[in-house]
Amino acid sequence: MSFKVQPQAPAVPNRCQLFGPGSRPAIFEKMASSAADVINLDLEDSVSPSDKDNARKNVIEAINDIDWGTKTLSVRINGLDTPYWYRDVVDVLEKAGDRIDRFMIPKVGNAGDIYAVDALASAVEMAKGRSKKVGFEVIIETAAGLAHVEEIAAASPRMQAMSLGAADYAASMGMQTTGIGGTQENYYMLTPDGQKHWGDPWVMPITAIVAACRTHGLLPVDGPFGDFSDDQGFMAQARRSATLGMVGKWAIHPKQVALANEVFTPSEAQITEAREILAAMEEAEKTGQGAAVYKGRLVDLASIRQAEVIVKQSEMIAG
Ligand SMILES: C[C@@H](C(=O)SCCNC(=O)CCNC(=O)[C@H](O)C(C)(C)COP(=O)(O)OP(=O)(O)OC[C@H]1O[C@@H](n2cnc3c(N)ncnc32)[C@H](O)[C@@H]1OP(=O)(O)O)[C@H](O)C(=O)O
Ligand SMILES: [Mg+2]
Repeated sequence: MSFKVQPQAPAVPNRCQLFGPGSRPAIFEKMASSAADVINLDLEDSVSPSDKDNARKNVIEAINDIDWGTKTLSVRINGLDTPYWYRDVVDVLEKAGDRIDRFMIPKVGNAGDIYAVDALASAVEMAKGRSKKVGFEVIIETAAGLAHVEEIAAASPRMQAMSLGAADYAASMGMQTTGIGGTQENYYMLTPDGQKHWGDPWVMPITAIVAACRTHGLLPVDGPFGDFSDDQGFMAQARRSATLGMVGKWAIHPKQVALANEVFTPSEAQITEAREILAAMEEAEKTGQGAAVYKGRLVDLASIRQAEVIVKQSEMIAG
């Protein structure tokens, strides 16, 4: 174990991030009354180039006028390879009130990208006398983003969360698919008796994101699952992400919110088991033992840390 203590991620619920295009203000109130922990008002890829200015105005109005309750409110700005992003940062920070919590920066490739947005945001905040500094969340969705994932996670104290963007990631990596996340029909091995055994092509970027986030105290989040008529597919993808350490998942349609909340909220059974393990270990420690048997299996000091993850998650979600 390194002597450097692993930092804690921000203690805010982040089980589901609900997206909506900035060009579709009719759904903003519905987003605000949803059960999502995080709202992402989008200025990027769900908004056509001819609608960018209008969408920006809608989003600023929505930040100022809508009651977002206790939700984390985030605006996805345009990528740094476009002519739109600086105007997104400047206009939102000049014209929107303090209710905004985060900018989501898409297609980040290296720490320099974060530095650029940080410098611009800092200048506008200073000029406008804004005391609340906007946080950053980023999307890892390019080959460069994955290659530099750790320096990106460490790039600024504003950094709070990091998501996998499966569609742009697949495009950037040259993957042979048009699906957004989930099972890919050509990614399989054959079992000895000739049956198809599907693998998970997302496990590597998810694990890299989780490791970078856990090292630097950020929230790792799974991105979109495009086929919103496939609840089982969404749940399977979300469960794999949760098992690998992610804390939440995007919803690109309101029906996905409840599914994400279900997967990323520890169940009563999981919480009970975690508390029982902690109790078993407390008893073992009283007799000077570092290991014990719980339901016929080994539990030891590492089991305490595993159980604490579940208990802390449930306590944080319960508020
Ligand atoms: C892939 C990359 C990404 O960028 S993903 C993120 C960007 N995409 C989006 O933001 C899309 C968000 N979703 C939508 O725009 C819509 O949900 C839709 C187009 C997918 C479907 O909309 P539609 O109205 O046709 O859907 P209905 O089933 O009819 O709606 C039912 C009901 O819900 C309301 N509604 C719809 N969408 C939302 C929403 N996002 N939030 C809240 N409410 C919503 C709708 O108005 C209907 O309401 P009702 O009429 O019943 O009152 C990524 O970067 C990568 O690279 O991977
Ligand atoms: Mg994308």
